[in-house]
Amino acid sequence: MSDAANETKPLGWAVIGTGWMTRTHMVRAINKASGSKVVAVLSSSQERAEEFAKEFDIPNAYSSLDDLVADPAVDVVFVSSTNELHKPQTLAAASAGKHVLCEKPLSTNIQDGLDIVEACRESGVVLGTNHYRRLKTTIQTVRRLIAEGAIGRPILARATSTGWLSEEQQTWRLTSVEAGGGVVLDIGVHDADLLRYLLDDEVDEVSAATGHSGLLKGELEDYAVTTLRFRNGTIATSTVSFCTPGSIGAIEVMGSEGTIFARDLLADKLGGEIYLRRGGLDLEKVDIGSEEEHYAEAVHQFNEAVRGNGAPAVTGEDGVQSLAVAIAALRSAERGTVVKLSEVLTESALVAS
Ligand SMILES: NC(=O)C1=CN([C@@H]2O[C@H](COP(=O)(O)OP(=O)(O)OC[C@H]3O[C@@H](n4cnc5c(N)ncnc54)[C@H](OP(=O)(O)O)[C@@H]3O)[C@@H](O)[C@H]2O)C=CC1
Ligand SMILES: O=C1CO[C@H](CO)[C@@H](O)[C@@H]1O
Repeated sequence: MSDAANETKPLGWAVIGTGWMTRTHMVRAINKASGSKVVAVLSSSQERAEEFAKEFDIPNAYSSLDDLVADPAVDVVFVSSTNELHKPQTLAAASAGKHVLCEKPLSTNIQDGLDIVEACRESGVVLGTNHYRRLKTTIQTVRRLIAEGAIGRPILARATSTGWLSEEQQTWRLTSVEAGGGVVLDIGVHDADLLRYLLDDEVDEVSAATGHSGLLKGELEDYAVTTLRFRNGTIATSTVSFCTPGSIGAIEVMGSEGTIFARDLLADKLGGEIYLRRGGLDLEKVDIGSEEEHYAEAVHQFNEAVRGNGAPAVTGEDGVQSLAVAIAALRSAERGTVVKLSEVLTESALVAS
């Protein structure tokens, strides 16, 4: 493990990828969070790495993964490449003793996800998955209300994560199975993680239907509905799309004593509204208070975990579990049957043994 874990100097972070996520959110979040600074960037092109480094004032620019992970200034690697690269890049970082915050989906299949978790455990480095929604103040408010019993026992839940994929993002997400494209692995995996977090429960079985609208530039599924049966009996749905502009992202959890409805809080920006209705009472608007910036908060909690204080907000194991739900959904849609999560997880364990 890098020495910086026990020191008070800022942790040096490297970012892998010069695309939308690093550019729009994460370089700023890493520099904003207490105790960290971006010190290196990796691109598949040295020229692009250098341009990015210049634009964001990053000291070291690389196009060789080996050189990046050998850089002594790097304590943590943020893996934000296309999804099929998450595993080789995480394994290289872990074997060099660097901690890893990896983008979602953790990988494109369960075995790779399990290999990532195992490699980080063996190397003694911290691993996190960047499912940012858990860090949103609004989502934490909904979870707290459920945990406090505001709606009694959750019976039904729904997450609606729909919208229009921007022109610049209409690339591998719509065309590449190898890169983990398709709306289920891209967005359905966020809903899986969100519902697991809100309900504090694990998924038992999944059924799903997927569709291809023909409205966007690609062949992969761009809308889907998944039904998730949780172990304690709650039945939830996840409705996702890339192809429905103007959609209203929402969460609804209906319990034995009331309902929580929340809207416009699932996007990567701040904001949203939460309502609560108990029994026959009026709809009550819940005060959210001041919101934390979720990406910086994810980095802050990861820094704390590296320094030995707690675990990252979303662990590697969470990444595998949420990925398993998305993979079960794709399998269900393909076969037209209900898929048990244990089937998806056990097959991988059998392959590994
Ligand atoms: N948690 C969240 O809120 C979000 C998560 N994501 C996730 O982030 C990841 C990246 O998505 P996004 O930024 O939108 O995608 P982009 O298509 O914008 O970027 C993909 C990146 O992969 C990089 N890349 C490809 N090959 C290599 C390589 N050999 N070595 C290093 N980098 C490489 C590219 O960098 P270059 O061309 O410079 O090599 C490019 O920057 C995905 O896993 C996605 O699911 C995305 C958006 C939001
Ligand atoms: O949360 C997110 C915002 O949208 C992106 C494009 O669909 C996703 O990849 C990402 O995970």
